[in-house]
Amino acid sequence: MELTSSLLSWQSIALTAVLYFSTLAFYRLYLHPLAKFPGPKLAAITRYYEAYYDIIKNGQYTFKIADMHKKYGPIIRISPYELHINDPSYFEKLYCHSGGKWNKYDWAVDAQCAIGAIIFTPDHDRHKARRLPLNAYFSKANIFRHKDLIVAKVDKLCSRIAEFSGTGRIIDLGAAISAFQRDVSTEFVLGKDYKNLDQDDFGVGMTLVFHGGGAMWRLTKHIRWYGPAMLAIPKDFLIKNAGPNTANFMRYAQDSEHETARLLEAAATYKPGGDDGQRRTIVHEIFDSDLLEEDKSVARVFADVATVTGAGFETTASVLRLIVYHVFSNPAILGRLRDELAHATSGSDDGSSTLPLQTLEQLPYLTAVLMEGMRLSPALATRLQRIAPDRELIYDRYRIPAGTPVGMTTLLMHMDERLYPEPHRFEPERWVDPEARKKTEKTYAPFSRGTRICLGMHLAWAEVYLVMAALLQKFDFDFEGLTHEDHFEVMSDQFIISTKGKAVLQACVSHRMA
Ligand code: HEM
Repeated sequence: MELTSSLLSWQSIALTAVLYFSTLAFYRLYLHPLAKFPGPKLAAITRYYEAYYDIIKNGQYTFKIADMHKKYGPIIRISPYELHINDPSYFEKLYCHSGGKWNKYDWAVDAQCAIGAIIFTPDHDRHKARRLPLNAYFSKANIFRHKDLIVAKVDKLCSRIAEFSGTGRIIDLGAAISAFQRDVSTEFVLGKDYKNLDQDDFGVGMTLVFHGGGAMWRLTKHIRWYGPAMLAIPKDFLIKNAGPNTANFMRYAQDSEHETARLLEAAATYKPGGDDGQRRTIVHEIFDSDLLEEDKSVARVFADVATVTGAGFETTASVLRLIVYHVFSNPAILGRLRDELAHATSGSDDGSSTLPLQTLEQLPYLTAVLMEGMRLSPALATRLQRIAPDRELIYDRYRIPAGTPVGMTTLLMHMDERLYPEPHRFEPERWVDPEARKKTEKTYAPFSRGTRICLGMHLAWAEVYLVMAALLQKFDFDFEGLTHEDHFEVMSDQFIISTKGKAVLQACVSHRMA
C-alpha cells in the first residue's frame, strides 16, 4: 500500500515523464534512422514544432521550411518522421514515378477528413484503382466535348460583369471568378448548377469558407480527434446555428451529398441520350466501374464528389485572379495579348470574335501569360509527400530509409532564383524564349506530375483560356486605389494558397474601347 502510494506520488509521475521524454528525445536525435539528416533539433524531437507553425502561427510551416533550407541545406528533417527537399533536380525522381510504388503520407491526408477520396488515398494501388474510372471523364477529349458548358458559363460571367460596366459601381471580380469556377466544377462533375453566378454577391461567403478551410486540416493533423468530431456534428444543427457562411456551405454539402445518393440510384437505369434527361457524371463512371462494392457506397462516392468538385474551386480561381490583375494592370502585356487575339480573329474562318479553344491553345503569348500565372500561383501551398514503401531512395550522399515521407513544395520550386530570375515578377517573357523554357520544362509543375498528377488539369486549362480570351475582348478593368500587387503575396498554407488580399479583386469595369 505504502509502495503503491509512493509510486503514484506526483514526484514519481513527474520523474517517469521526464525520463520517458528525455529517452525519446535522445533516441530521435541520435539513434533514429533519420538522425543523420540536418535540421533544427527541436523539429527532430517533436512534431509540436510543426504544430506551432501550423496552429499558433496559422499556416506558416511552408515558409519556416523555406528558411530552414537556407540554414541547413537542400535536404532537411522537418519532423521526427519526415524529410523535405528543396532541390529542383530531385523533382523528377520524387514525382515522375518511373516504376515502383509511391504512396502518400497517411498522417497528412487522413487529416483532410475525406477518407476514401482519390486525392487522399495514400496507398499506391488503391489510388490507381480508384482513379482509373475517372481518367476518361477528365481526358482532354471529354473536356472538348463539354466546352459548350464552359462557354455558357463564361458568357454568364461576362453578362454579370457587364452589369457593373460604366456604372461607377465597384465589382469584386475575385468573387465573380470564384462563382464561375464553382458553377463550372459542380455542373461538370455532378451535373448540377448551383447558380453562384446568379447571386447578387456571387456567393462570396462560400469563397471565404474555402479560404479558411485549411485550419481544420492543420488542427486535425496534430489533434487527431478534432476533424472527426467536427464532422460528427449533424449538418442540420450547423445550418441552424452556425454563422451564415458556414451554414451556406453546409447547405451546399448536404445538397450535393443527396444529389450523389440520387445519382447512384439513377445510374442503374442510365441510358445515353435517354428521355429522362440524365446527364452522365462522375457518379455514373464510378457506378459502372470494376471498383469493389465498398468503393461504390454513397459515403465513398461522395468523398470523391466533394473533393473533385472542391479541387476545381479556389485552385483555378486563384490563378485567374492573379492573371487578370497582372494583365489588366500592365498596358504592354495587355496590348500584346489583344494584338495576338485580333490577329487570330481576323484569320479565323468566319471572322468570329469567339475563338475556339483549339485556336486559343495555339496562341504563344496567351499561353505564356497563363503559364506565368500558374508558376506564381500553383494552387497548393503545402508540401506533397511521397513515400517509397519498399525501397531506399538516394539523395546526394544520403540514403533515405524505405517508408520515409519525403516532400517537396512546388510553390518554393517555382520561386527558385536559379530557374526564374526575379522570381516574384510576373514575366510572361520567360515562356516565350524556347531556350529559357527548356531549362524549366522538367520542374515547372503547377499540376504536379506522375500518377498523382492533377485530374482536372485539362478542365483548368480550358477554363483559363476561355475566360481570359473573353475578358480581353470585352472589358477594361481599372484597379487603381482598389487592388495592389501585394494583395497576391502568399501569406499562409490553407492547403490551398492563401494570399494577403484573400480572394478579393476589386475593380472598376468598363466595356472595352474599340
Ligand atoms: C489551375 C488549377 C489547378 C491546379 C494548379 C491544380 C493542382 C493540383 C495539384 C498540384 C494536384 C496534386 C495534389 C497532390 O499530389 O496531393 C492536384 C490534384 C488533383 N486535382 Fe487539381 N489543380 C487545379 C485544378 C483542378 C480542377 C479544375 C479539378 C477538377 C474539377 C482538379 C481536380 C484534382 C483532383 C481530383 C486531384 C487528385 C488527383 C489524384 O490524386 O489522382 N484540379 N491538382
